[in-house]
Amino acid sequence: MLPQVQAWLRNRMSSAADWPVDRLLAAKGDTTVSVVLPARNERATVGEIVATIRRDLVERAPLVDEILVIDSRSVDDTAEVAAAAGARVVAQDAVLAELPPLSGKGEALWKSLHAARGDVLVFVDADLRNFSSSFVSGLLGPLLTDPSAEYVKACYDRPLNTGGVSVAGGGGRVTELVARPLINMHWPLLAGFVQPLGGEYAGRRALLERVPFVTGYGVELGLLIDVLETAGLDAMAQVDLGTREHSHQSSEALGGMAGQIMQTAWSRLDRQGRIVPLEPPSTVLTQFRRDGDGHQVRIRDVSVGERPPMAEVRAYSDSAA
Ligand SMILES: O=c1ccn([C@@H]2O[C@H](COP(=O)(O)OP(=O)(O)O[C@H]3O[C@H](CO)[C@@H](O)[C@H](O)[C@H]3O)[C@@H](O)[C@H]2O)c(=O)[nH]1
Ligand SMILES: O=C(O)[C@H](O)COP(=O)(O)O
Repeated sequence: MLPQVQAWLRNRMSSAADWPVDRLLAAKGDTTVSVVLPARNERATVGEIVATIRRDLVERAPLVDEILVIDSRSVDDTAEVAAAAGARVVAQDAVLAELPPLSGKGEALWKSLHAARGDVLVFVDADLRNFSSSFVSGLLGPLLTDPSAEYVKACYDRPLNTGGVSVAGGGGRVTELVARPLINMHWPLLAGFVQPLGGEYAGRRALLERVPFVTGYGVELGLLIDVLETAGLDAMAQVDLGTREHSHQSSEALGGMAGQIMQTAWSRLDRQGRIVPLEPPSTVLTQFRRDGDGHQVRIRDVSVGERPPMAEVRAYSDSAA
């Protein structure tokens, strides 16, 4: 590990318990906070997460100004459940509807930048099974108390819960098999992030509007690399939130996620002038699924799109008006 990363871990690592809500309320001042939950078919969990934030961080202590659920083309009643629990719900495709729609989680988050009102945005996945409001207050700690902190990423232990069995440390399979090796190979300054793909992080709008957002599951890796490039490692912090449990995807679906992570890494290496390819990598991922006739080929498109910094869109809309 690079000495700069060791120093960063000493200076920029904290725990949720270091950030009691009273201290944050005293530091908040005029800063407005939006909590954003991207949600696609999360009716089972989104209501409780929204209700917990509302109870602990809106009603008991006015730390959060807005709870925004971006409904990412759910086919269940995620939107209704979230609204009943007290969230403002916005459909992903209704935001900047004049643009051709792109898809996936990164698109939902990019659209949330336009829909949310806060100076600080806290992103929380809507499929968490052991959510606590300290996830939000922990992430807000560095941002509300230290003007030099611009982007805060959570870390946690990640059990793998399948078939009623919980394996400690077994979760985060794409992280361990794909993202961490890639990060260590190409961006060793980011090697101190324990959970680079985790869905819980927070940032200042002023920074988030200056970086592109990769669509799909490339968004977390893209943001880490681009925030590092734009703001530097010392503007980034990490907060330990304890343990995170979520609903796991199949290995096959995670193969698609891994493909998007690699596409994102490739696009950043290309932009940084670090590869001179004869041609871009294929965006087709071939996988196999066994049925009664043997292994059947399943083709997955792992291409990722990219949205420009929101500030550029605002400048364009303002000049068109
Ligand atoms: O098209 C989509 C897909 C997902 N989601 C939501 O995004 C969150 C995370 O998605 P999920 O499919 O549960 O991802 P994970 O398998 O948990 O993937 C991990 O790794 C991804 C890649 O870095 C991150 O985007 C995730 O936040 C992180 O939890 C959930 O609230 C989803 O409902 C959307 O809003 N739109
Ligand atoms: O972050 C990851 O690596 C993916 O979300 C997969 O996580 P899981 O192995 O806990 O399902």
